[in-house]
Amino acid sequence: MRIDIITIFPDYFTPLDLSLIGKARRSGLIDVRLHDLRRWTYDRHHTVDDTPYGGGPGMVMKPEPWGEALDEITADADAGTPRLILPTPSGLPFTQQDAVRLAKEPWLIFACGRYEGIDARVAVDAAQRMPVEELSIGDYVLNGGEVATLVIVEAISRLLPGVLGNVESITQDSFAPGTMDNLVEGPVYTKPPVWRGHEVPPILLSGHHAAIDRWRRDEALRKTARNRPDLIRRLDPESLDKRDREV
Ligand SMILES: COc1cccc(COC(=O)c2cn[nH]c2)c1
Repeated sequence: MRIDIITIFPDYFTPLDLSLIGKARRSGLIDVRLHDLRRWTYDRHHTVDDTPYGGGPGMVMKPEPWGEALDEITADADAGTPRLILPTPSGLPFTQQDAVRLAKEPWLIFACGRYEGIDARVAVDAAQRMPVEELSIGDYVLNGGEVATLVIVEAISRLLPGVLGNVESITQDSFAPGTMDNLVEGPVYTKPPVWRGHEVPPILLSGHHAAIDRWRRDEALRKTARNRPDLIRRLDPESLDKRDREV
């Protein structure tokens, strides 16, 4: 997968050189390219923002640099058609299902907005040449799209074959399509069996794998009901067996 990131703060993305994603980049699994938006400005101050039409506080990112940046980056026609992702508080909620969907894409471009946002015409103009998605990672406001892009890139990259050593852990993730649809994971434990007087639930040391799977599902249902009643309502009753309903 190719990932292009356009930002006025390229240094925000040094974390992508670390750990599993850094390893995936070095092994060629992911091709991440960083672009400083100011490369497409020509005035002395490399201006990327201006006052909002209609008045109001703050500044808006000018369309011209974005247009030229996207033209140049997408001119690389042999890489197929990219999908433009715009992290923004006003976007569609980004979910694990989106991470699974986007992990199948050959080429993603992330536009990191700052200030009050990017001139709306940038997304309209880009949509004439490629799919454009505005995505929100949560109902709060950051100073820019860089942190949200790191979140989305990590959620996607860890699903790519070969990035995570243990593929099995993906299927047991919270929200993982299939068994964990609309469920969050229950508690996890490791050695020692007793720690500061706290025992690991004995079932987990029993070796009865069917009973252990049942216990884990019960705990996932309990934790989801406690922390995410909104998800419980979304659970497809068909996906709940008789035992589930007793939890
Ligand atoms: C593109 O326009 C803007 C405007 C303001 C802030 C941002 C940065 O994104 C977020 O704050 C965010 C993303 N998901 N949840 C919060 C982008």
